[in-house]
Formats: sequence, structure tokens, C-alpha cells
Amino acid sequence: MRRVATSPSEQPNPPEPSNRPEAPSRPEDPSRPAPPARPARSGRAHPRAARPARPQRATRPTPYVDLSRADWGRPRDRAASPLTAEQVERLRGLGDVIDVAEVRDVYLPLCDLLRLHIDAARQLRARVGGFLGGPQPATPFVVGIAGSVAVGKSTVARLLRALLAQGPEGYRVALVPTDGFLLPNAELERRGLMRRKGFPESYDRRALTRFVAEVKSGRAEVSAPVYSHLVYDIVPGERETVVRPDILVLEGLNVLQPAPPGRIGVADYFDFSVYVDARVADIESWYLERFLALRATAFQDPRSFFRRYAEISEKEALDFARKTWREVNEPNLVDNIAPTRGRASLVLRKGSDHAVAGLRLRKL
Ligand SMILES: Nc1ncnc2c1ncn2[C@@H]1O[C@H](COP(=O)(O)OP(=O)(O)O)[C@@H](O)[C@H]1O
Ligand SMILES: CC(C)(COP(=O)(O)O)[C@@H](O)C(=O)NCCC(=O)O
Repeated sequence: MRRVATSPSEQPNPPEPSNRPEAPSRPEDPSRPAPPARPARSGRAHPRAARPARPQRATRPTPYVDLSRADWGRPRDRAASPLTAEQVERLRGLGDVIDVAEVRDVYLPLCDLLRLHIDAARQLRARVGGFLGGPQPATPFVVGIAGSVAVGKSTVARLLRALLAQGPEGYRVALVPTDGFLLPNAELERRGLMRRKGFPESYDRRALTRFVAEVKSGRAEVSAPVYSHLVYDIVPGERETVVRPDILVLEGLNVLQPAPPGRIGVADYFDFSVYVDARVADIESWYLERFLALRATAFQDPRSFFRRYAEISEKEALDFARKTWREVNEPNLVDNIAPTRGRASLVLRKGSDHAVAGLRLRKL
């Protein structure tokens, strides 16, 4: 897929304000690793340049372990992907590059790690049962997947569902995107929020939290509303029912948002969470590339909300996509989504080629 220039200045890596995801570490962002100590300069210094040696900056403590893709999850034991190249391709979102090598290197080890957590939860439940004097009912293991628009969250979520469901445990895995809990367009219009779609206030947060609480509490059947990207709205009357899953994967922009003071939020029910991370400029370019790809596919459908962008010139369509990125998706990423990265159990860091380059795992 071709690469689209991302900003009017067309700089691939514009300087970033400090609260952007790729900004250098700050004390209040515990998910960032401490910068490596600078190597000592070699060669003879100019006499006039001689200054008293600066005290070495202490390595800042971090709650995360940083791993390169090559070091992640027992690399020597890597098994082949149980998914074929065709299956991976079917799960892959538009513009994503995940292949069987990435499934083997990143997502199979992640599923192994999730199994460790699920097993540990089961053992703890048995011991708590002993403590309380009776067996405790199992509750679904809830995994949250957060990250920007166009970062590839839905591919990660679909892969985890497929891999966990294929394993020997026979887990029943439900995957629910949070877009079903967006307010319908008519309500967004009424509240003046049509250009705030994806911002925390554009969701029915109570309904979303209630949904997750009910699944987590073991209720037999819980249903969620359904969103259509094609018509860009909630589908009236349609619901997706979740029936006692072993694992619930909840995927969405804002799933790691803390609840307002005194309230419970969805993240309070997570047993594990993943933040899909990449540089803002890269995500913008993926968003624009995807918009162009959708022009040639989904936007051609007469029911598509974006039908008119398949009919105007490519330049006009790109101008609109850039405006939406700049006015909607980027501010939401910078102000609401990226600040939640430090709450994740695991950060998947993608390089500009869309592939996972490194991982950051929360210490236990
Ligand atoms: N306007 C659209 N029309 C059709 N499909 C879309 C549209 N926008 C996004 N999608 C699809 O919806 C899914 C979710 O997209 P998004 O919310 O950007 O999250 P992510 O890219 O992180 O999975 C992706 O599979 C994407 O290809
Ligand atoms: C539907 C979305 C808000 C994502 O919702 P999520 O499943 O993450 O809750 C997003 O894909 C979207 O359409 N944003 C609106 C801005 C835009 O059209 O790009």
C-alpha cells in the first residue's frame, strides 16, 4: 500500500508536543522506559571543552519490562503459527501487515502469557474458595484492547480470539468492540457531538460499564448494541448476545479510561489489558492510506455513509480525511487515549511498517 503524506508540512516525523505517545519519557508517564545512559565520548576532548563531569542521571524506575520483539516470550520455544497464511489474511484489517511470522513471534507468546494469567486466576479462585469455605464460581477473564483509531486494534482482537479459541482448552471467546456503545448519530447531532465521535463523551458509558459488569458477574446472556462502519451509525434494533464466555475481549479506543471519581469504569473489570501503540505520524499515515483503500472498496457501497468520497477526486477525499484526522482522531488520541497507555498490562509498540517492533510488559 502506498504511503500518504501525513500533514500539510509533509514532515514524516514532525516535532511532537510532550503529551503525544512518542514523546520522550516524563516522570508522570510510567510506561516510558528511562532513556539509556549516554555512551562516553571517545577521542580527546578539546581542552577548552573540558567541563566537570556531570553526575550520571539515575535510571528512572519503571513499572514495565522493555522487550524487543526478538526477546519476547521464550523465543527458542517458538512454535509455528496454528493459523495458515490465508486465515491470517482473513483476520487482518485493511492496511495491516500481520503475517504468520508475526503471529508466531508476538501473538502466540501473548496467548501463552494470557493462559498463565487465566491459570493463576483459577488457582487463586480455588484457594479463595478454601478460605471462604466453599467453591467460588468462575467468572470470564476480561481482556481490554486499547489504542488509536487506525492503529490495528481490531486485528489484534480478532487474532487473540482466533488463537485462544483454537487452543487445547477449548475456550469460548467473545469479542465485543465498544463502538456498539456509541450514541446513535441522531443523539450525537442533538448533543453537538458529531465531530467528537470516539471521544469518551460520545459513548453511553453507563451502558458499556453495565454490560461488562454483567458479563463479569457470570450472567448467562448479556447483549450489546451493534455499530455499522458502513452506515456510520448504530444499527437500530440489532444486538449481539454474549453467552457465558470463558474470555471476553473488549476492544475500543477508550477502554482504559479511568472512571470519573466515585464511579466504576470498564477498566476496573479487566484481568489483562493491551495498548496498541505507534507514533502519531505513522498512525495518521495509516488512517489516510486506509481512507483511500476504503474509497475503492467499502465507500463504493450505495449504503456507505462515505459514498460521496468515492465520487469526488482523490485530492478532495484526502483533504477531508486529513481534516478528520486533525480535528477528531488526533486530538482524541493525544488528549484521551495515549494518556491511558500507562494503565495497560502490556504495550505493543508498532514500527512505521505497522509490524510490532517491541513490547513493554508490566512487572508483577
Ligand atoms: N469508514 C469505514 N468503512 C468501513 N470500514 C471501516 C471504516 N472505518 C474503519 N473501518 C474498519 O473498522 C475497523 C475498526 O477501525 P478502527 O476503529 O479505526 O480501529 P483499528 O484500526 O484500531 O482496528 C477496521 O477493521 C477498519 O478497517
Ligand atoms: C467507530 C470509532 C469511533 C471506533 O470506535 P471503538 O470501537 O474504538 O469504540 C472510529 O472508528 C470512528 O469512526 N471514528 C470517527 C472519526 C472518523 O470517521 O474517523
